[in-house]
Amino acid sequence: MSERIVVVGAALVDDGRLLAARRSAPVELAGRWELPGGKVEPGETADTALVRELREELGVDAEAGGRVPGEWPLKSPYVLHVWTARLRPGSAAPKPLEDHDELRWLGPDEIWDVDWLDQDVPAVRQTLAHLGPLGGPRRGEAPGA
Ligand SMILES: Nc1nc2c([nH]c(=O)n2[C@H]2C[C@H](O)[C@@H](COP(=O)(O)OP(=O)(O)OP(=O)(O)O)O2)c(=O)[nH]1
Repeated sequence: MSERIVVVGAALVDDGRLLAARRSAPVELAGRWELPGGKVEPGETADTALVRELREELGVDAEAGGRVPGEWPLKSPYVLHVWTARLRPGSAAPKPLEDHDELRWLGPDEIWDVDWLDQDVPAVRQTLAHLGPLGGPRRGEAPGA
């Protein structure tokens, strides 16, 4: 049976907006948008991998929240898992340091304005369903209500 390797993608939410990152490589993925993240290394937990990848790729100090239920197949042997994440207080703003050439914070009405990788579309859809209105309480609804 072939081994599968988990790629963790971050649903990094700040101020009610979701961060999308445009890949600069490899050529077959360049120009398409994804959730920043990367491969979980052997012996590493998914949340540790996520924090490491966000530091390397974006230069931010982030913390993982919880996993979005689901798993999406990528090019074999990779599968995509998504975790919610947020910036820790005092974190730098994200910059496209590695693997990406542009970043966008997408508000609720802008989520589908970018050309997500095909395989990310169901993952982003599920992430939005999981988060509700981008991580915050519904308008007019008390937190925790
Ligand atoms: N990070 C990330 N990778 C994705 C997504 N969707 C998708 O197909 N991929 C693919 C692109 C890559 O083939 C693979 C993850 O590669 P990566 O380049 O982000 O991971 P990495 O930083 O650990 O890679 P490496 O350069 O160290 O080998 O998964 C996504 O939403 N986020």
